[in-house]
Amino acid sequence: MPIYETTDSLPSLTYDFIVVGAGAAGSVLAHRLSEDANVTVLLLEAGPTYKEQPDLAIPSFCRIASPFTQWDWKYMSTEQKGLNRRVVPLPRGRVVGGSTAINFMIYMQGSDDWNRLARETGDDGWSWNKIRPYMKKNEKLIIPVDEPNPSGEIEPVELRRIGINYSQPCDERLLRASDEVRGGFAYSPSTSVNSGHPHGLTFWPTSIRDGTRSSAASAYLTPEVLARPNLHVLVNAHVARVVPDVAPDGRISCKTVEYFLEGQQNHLLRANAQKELILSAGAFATPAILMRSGFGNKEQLASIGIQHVKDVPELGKRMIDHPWLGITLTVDDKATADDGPLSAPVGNLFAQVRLPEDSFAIKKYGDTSAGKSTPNYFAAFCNGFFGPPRESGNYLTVVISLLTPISRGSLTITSADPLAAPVIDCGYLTEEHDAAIYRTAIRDVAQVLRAEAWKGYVLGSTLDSINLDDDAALDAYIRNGAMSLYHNVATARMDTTSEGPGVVDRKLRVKDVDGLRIVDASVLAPVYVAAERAADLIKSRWALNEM
Ligand SMILES: Cc1cc2nc3c(=O)[nH]c(=O)nc-3n(C[C@H](O)[C@H](O)[C@H](O)COP(=O)(O)OP(=O)(O)OC[C@H]3O[C@@H](n4cnc5c(N)ncnc54)[C@H](O)[C@@H]3O)c2cc1C
Repeated sequence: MPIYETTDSLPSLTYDFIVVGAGAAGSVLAHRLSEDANVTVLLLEAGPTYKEQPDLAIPSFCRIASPFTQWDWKYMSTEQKGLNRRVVPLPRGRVVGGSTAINFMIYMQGSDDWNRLARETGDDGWSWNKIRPYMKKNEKLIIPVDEPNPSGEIEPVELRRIGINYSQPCDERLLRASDEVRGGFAYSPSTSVNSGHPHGLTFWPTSIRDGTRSSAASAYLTPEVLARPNLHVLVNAHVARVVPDVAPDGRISCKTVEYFLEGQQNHLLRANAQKELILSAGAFATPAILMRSGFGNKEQLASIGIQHVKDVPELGKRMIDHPWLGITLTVDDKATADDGPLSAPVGNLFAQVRLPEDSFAIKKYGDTSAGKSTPNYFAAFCNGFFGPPRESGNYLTVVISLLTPISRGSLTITSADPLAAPVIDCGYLTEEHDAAIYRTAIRDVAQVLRAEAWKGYVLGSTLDSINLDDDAALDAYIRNGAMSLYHNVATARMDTTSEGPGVVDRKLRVKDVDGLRIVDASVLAPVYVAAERAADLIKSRWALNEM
């Protein structure tokens, strides 16, 4: 039986490894660790089995797969000071596959500024060159039917069919506009998003396979993998906490997990790991599970009746997210209504822009990015209305996302109840620096939209009534419109030194706790790649065999 739904049917409650959460990270770990037929792995997932439901499997339905659906944990932010006190939805996947089952399928691996992580941790294993093989392990590039030509010697008008399976009506116009405007929006056919230097206008690779979503579930937990006798997956199993074992000499070990099945909160069950317990419940649930287990601030935990085990000052602190902001354009093109090919992604072309050294934001705040290869923002041109489908109207949405925000958020719990949502303050735009980059980005996009290529096509824009020279007017637009792009990370950050206040060390082990590791977005992203490396770290620690 590949997937178990009741504990009674589960053959064992003791495993070599227990992984909590079957999302991007947990699926990779379950797959890789169970490659060694001599070790046993239990994967616990609070949500149900991933089936090829249309809402999840059909790529163009990704905009309605969340928020507030049966697949979503339905988290909300607190009132955001930097967003004029608005609260924003923070969807997370609650199903095998986790958030990869509901996400927008854009496949980006960052830049060669991974090297900064290697420098700061002193662990060359996190460098771009050492991480590349894990990227290759994770991806299988399927060249589109119209196959990209890397020579760059093609007339721009012919490019509409280059590198994508389905062109969108805005693609050709954007390519022509980019030719006129240049700068950060210049198109280079040979630029790959995952080349290490992701700058300029290029095509988005997407995790879509044979016209359907490729999720962590469909890619890593295939029927062949689920058939391995040493891998057991228990669904509808909500992990309440890990059970710390504190020795008389104060040493802490965590190898037992406490969970309950859906609807049976009063019937707590336990499973034990002989080697390691790995938390992969995501950037919101992992720190919440740790806090409910006694890790965190003593007074705060005592106030909600949780016995304190260990101070972890950075747990839930300094959370990062990429906000997004839409510029919605009404266009003279019926093809932009939400009736395109079902297997098309939300967009094809996007520009990743690094601000010039003499830009206002860089001059005033300095370079706050991870390094010279990191873009400060992206602008994606997506046909249709970006958000829930509208009844009528023809739209083009330019989605602008900040990639180097310096605003930080935090997460805590205010109840010991494992079903109570954590309190999540994303801290969007609490630093003026972020608003300054947004203002530049909006002005850049407005400049691109002035190109001849859009004449007669764009009929109106949400920017029409705004004086683009007026910082205050732009700020109001930004703060009234920005949302989460759902990339929350770093709620259990990695330490660069062994004495630092971080939660995990550079091998992702919870500091000063035996047997417990965190592998998910609470430490770092891109998650698939980090999890592939983590699997190797664990395999090497326990001398596991390759398949
Ligand atoms: C709507 C949306 C759109 C996105 N779009 C993109 C995109 O286009 N490109 C991109 O790169 N990234 C995107 N992301 C982000 C990306 O999907 C996440 O960064 C990634 O999935 C995080 O992986 P993870 O393993 O940390 O957590 P998840 O993938 O969220 O997995 C966590 C798993 O743990 C389970 N879990 C949680 N709590 C418990 C518990 N107590 N007990 C047992 N199980 C538990 C959850 O149900 C879930 O299955 C998007 C995210 C969302 C929500």
